Amino acid sequence: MASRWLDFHGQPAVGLQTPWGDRATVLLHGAQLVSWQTSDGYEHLYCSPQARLNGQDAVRGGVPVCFPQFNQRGPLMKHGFARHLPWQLRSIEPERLRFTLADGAMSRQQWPYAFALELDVTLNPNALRIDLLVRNTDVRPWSFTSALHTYLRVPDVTRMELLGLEDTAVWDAVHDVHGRQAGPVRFGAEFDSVFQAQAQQMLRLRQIGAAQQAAGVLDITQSTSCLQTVVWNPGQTLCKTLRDMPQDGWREMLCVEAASIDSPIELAPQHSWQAWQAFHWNA
Ligand SMILES: O=P(O)(O)OC[C@H]1O[C@@H](O)[C@H](O)[C@@H](O)[C@@H]1O
Repeated sequence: MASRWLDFHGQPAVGLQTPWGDRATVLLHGAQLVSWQTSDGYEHLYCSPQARLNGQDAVRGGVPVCFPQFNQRGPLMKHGFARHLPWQLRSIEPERLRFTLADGAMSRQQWPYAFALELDVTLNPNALRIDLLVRNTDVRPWSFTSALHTYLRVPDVTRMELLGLEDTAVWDAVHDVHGRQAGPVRFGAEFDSVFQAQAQQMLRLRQIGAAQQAAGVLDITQSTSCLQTVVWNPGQTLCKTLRDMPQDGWREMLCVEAASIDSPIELAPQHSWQAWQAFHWNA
């Protein structure tokens, strides 16, 4: 396994590569994983060609870390500040990069608590895992919501389906309707839904009509600490309003997010919370 410093469109990043040729690239900004390529050369993460890579703004693509607030569910900036801040590279292990973020002047302006985050990116042949550890280093309890907001790259989202969420309770945020998912999830118009995750649930992203065990299928799992899975695609109309995405960028991406957002997680001093999302590519 090799690692090295990289320049990712002007931003400092670290690259990891397995002896088999799988590669991952993580920006220091937000500890944001922006690229995961398997040894077949396939790039699995969508990163917008118009992403604002300036070391300050949120980067449209890869795996933003939403903390300490998901979306606009609270008084803080959308999806929290962790994706706006520079993290530190803490260690390089044979298959893993570890990044950390602690409270500082910028976070305290918005949220007056002490915290420590760790993000691990682990690369194996045809497999990737992202681990997030949230620790309360304050003397007071606090609460948060969080998500690993993964942007997957797809050849054409209208030809993809997401399996494994059948009969799961879901809130369709676009139409504000609660219900249960009937059949595989398919895409076309704006899609923004929060699914209640079930233990041992494995999601499978594949082309419509592909055989269940066919090559080119991505399996997605998440820790049971993530009680929800958010699935988002802006669709054509909303995408046109996103200045950091090309007009037709919505076709090439699908966000499948390991989240814990419906009720804030309460953390007592010195307590921690762990979450992960993992991917396996059936090459
Ligand atoms: O544009 P942002 O801030 O990165 O957010 C993108 C989307 O993130 C998703 O997680 C939300 O469900 C959407 O409602 C939101 O629009």
